[in-house]
Amino acid sequence: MLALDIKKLNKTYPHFQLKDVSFQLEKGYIMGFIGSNGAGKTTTIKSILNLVRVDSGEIHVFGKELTRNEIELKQEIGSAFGDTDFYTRSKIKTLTNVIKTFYRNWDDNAYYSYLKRFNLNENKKIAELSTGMKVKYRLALALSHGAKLLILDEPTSGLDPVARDQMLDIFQELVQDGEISILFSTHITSDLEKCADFITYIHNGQIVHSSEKEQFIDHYRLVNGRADQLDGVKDLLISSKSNSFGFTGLIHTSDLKSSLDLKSSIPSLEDIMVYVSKKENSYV
Ligand SMILES: Nc1ncnc2c1ncn2[C@@H]1O[C@H](COP(=O)(O)OP(=O)(O)OP(=O)(O)O)[C@@H](O)[C@H]1O
Repeated sequence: MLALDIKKLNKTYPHFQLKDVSFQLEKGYIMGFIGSNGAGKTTTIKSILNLVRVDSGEIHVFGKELTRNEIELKQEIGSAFGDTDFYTRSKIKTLTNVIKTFYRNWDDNAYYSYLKRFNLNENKKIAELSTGMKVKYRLALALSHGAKLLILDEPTSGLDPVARDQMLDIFQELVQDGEISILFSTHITSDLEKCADFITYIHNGQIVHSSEKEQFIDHYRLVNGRADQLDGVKDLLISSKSNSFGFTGLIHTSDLKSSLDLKSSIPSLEDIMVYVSKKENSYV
């Protein structure tokens, strides 16, 4: 079953366009949503939460169209934005007492067990929480209202490596029984190497590629060649960089032929992002 099915989302801002954004997240998996600054991650995520009104396109959550079933589906969706703050002078306790009234499946037992597990003291004020604690509080809220789809915008940005690692462990634990699905955006490719099952890569408002992680990486090869070989292969490369040994470039695996006589290797996610970002009009 699909937790999330996004079809041909379009949104135009004065200097930016989301173009035919489509991807799917299967229930019970973690999808990393990557792209450089300004690529359109937050706009896509806000569209999924209906916080941005799209010009066209369709979003289905657990098989139901979002705008027609928004009230019902919002019970099943938990979200967290890395940079948004709640009413910072309120205590966790006070805020939770307001928030829980919006959710018919609110589970106090679950809530207190998550507070305990995340080491959150409900008498602390929001202003007193660290970045990581705020993300954990958001997660505790989402999980206590029975959210089955977590949509998290850069939940690990601003966390130190230890807190980040802990957060990624939590994500993996949450999806273990196959009921919860997570879409999270990040620029930190090592987060994805650690815990994403699927990767969706957006660049300039367009999806470059979306697939299972190993397949995603296997779609590309990093190649090295001599400077005099570059002209002959340039058209096949997504982009390249020259260096003192010749050049290094990224190529679609399907374009790599032995006749090209280039050394090839498996790229890292970071290599893929760097070389695809160098090309202006990237294609799937
Ligand atoms: N309300 C808005 N009005 C006009 N332009 C907007 C609006 N919101 C976002 N944009 C533009 O849309 C583009 C994509 O922004 P978005 O926040 O989706 O990118 P992002 O991939 O999340 O970037 P980052 O990694 O820096 O957070 C940017 O050029 C941004 O300036």
